[in-house]
Amino acid sequence: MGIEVLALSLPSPASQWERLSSSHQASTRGVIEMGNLELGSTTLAQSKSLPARVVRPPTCLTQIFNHPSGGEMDAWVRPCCRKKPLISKYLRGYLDPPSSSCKRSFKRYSSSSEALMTSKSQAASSTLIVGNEKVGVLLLNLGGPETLEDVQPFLFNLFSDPDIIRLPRMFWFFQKPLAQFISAVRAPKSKEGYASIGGGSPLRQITEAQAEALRKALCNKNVPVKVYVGMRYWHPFTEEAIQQIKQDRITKLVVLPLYPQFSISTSGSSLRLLESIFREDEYLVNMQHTVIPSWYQREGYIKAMANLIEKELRTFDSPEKVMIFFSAHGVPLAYVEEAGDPYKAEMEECVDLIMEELEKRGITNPYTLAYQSRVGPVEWLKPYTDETIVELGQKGVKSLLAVPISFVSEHIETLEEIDVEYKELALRSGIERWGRVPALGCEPTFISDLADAVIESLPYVGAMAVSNLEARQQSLVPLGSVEELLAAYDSKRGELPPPVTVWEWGWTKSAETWNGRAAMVAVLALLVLEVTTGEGFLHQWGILPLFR
Ligand SMILES: C=CC1=C(C)c2cc3[nH]c(cc4nc(cc5[nH]c(cc1n2)c(C)c5CCC(=O)O)C(CCC(=O)O)=C4C)c(C)c3C=C
Ligand SMILES: [Fe+2]
Repeated sequence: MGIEVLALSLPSPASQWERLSSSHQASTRGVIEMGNLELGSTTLAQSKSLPARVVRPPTCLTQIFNHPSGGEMDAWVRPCCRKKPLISKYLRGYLDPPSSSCKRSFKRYSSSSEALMTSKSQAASSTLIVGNEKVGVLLLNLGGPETLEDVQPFLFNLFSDPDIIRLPRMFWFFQKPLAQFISAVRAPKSKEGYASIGGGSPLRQITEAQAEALRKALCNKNVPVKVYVGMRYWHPFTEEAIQQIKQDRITKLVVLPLYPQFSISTSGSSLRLLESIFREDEYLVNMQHTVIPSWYQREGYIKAMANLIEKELRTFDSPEKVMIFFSAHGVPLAYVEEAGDPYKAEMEECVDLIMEELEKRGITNPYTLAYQSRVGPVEWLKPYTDETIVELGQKGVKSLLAVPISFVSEHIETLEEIDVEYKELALRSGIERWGRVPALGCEPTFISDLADAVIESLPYVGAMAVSNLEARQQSLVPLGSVEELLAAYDSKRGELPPPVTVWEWGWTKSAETWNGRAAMVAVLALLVLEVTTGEGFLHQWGILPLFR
């Protein structure tokens, strides 16, 4: 019942999320910057000369770092680089070539007062970033409860997020009590799920392994960085990662949400949090950074997904007859229709790109995309995974290969929902052969591609000062700060039409919305009554003490 509040008002900001999503230049092929805007005319010129759809990687990126305190260096960069670092000819005469390991290259120049970063493409446009730089990569992810005791507080954090439950302004004060209520009601069911996958989420372990693999891949590409993990709803929290970033005196940061497709509810929420942390901290305000908002269209990622699908198809007796079933995490429909969330468009394009890649390999199986994991009674993106599985069974599909598409790590929604619930449903619905593609995890092609994405974004770090809005829109990358984007997002909220403008009788969307609102008011009233009188269902069920 508590979850009905999800039916309440959702964000209605279109413009900046549309700007992030509607064109390829926006969210998918570029980077955005948060916080300070500075410098940048050279970068703009450079980006304008590039094709509209692809961020061309710097072909030869050389970094020579100076670490202010030599002692920290060992913890910072472990010796992993196999290849000899490439040194740009433009730097010869200024510095000696670095040594063959990341570690040694740091040490060698630790006496120098400057660090240099350049690339052929930058050099071609006479861009040379000079400074005493320490580069960090911040991986953002959702986080998950590590034990069953963590489940309810994890859910509380999740439902406290205004990008997950958007309350009307007048009810903002109620966000946390409501989150407490919903998390308490949902916790038993969630705990069952986590218990069935070993008593907790593997998300932290996998994300940390991905971070280490990425660090190594970057090191092998002669880009020594430190990689941090910042989770939105559980440890290691984004705030903890930021603390570490400050302690390490990182000067340039690449922010990489581990969601291939952008959604307000995932990457958007994490960026909003990051923006608020940045805004309040003098060190962070001055730290140059870049965000890679989504990367579902990257060749390496698409190829890695196609590899996994191709491999799994081969396990079927008649691979060509298998229905490829892409299952993405859903979001409430209103996110897309009213708030301008690019998630659905990016998801559809991503599926098309993977199928195109498979087609190139002679694989032309039938395929479909559906959305899973809906929460609460509001309408989510359709078609729903469960309903689609039943329909496919009814239509006579006998072999089905499930492909989790919005996740890059195994977690409760792949291990429990897909592997157990949907598999059972499929078998009950007449599907005889079931297969599932694993999540990418630390798959080398994928990690290498993420490393390339980071390298490609480096020339944009702190070098995107373009105040002219028109110039920004024409640019290859969605230039601008998240601060600005979020401000636009909030300012638009009041102007957009409310979700329901006309009262309609009958079992309509309008009625559902108003029912949801009425239920919310009723829940509010009951809660206020319970809190003030100390009597009621929640006390009887032992839920209310959790509020304190
Ligand atoms: C692209 C990925 C995700 C989107 C979009 C997303 C939106 C979204 N999620 C909820 C509610 C819940 N999500 C939960 C777990 C969860 N969600 C994602 C990813 C996306 N969520 C992941 C990776 C996980 C699993 C983390 C783990 O522990 O392994 C949960 C908790 C689990 C459960 O109780 O089912 C909830 C609740 C909403 C409401 C939403 C969009 C508004
Ligand atoms: Fe979720």
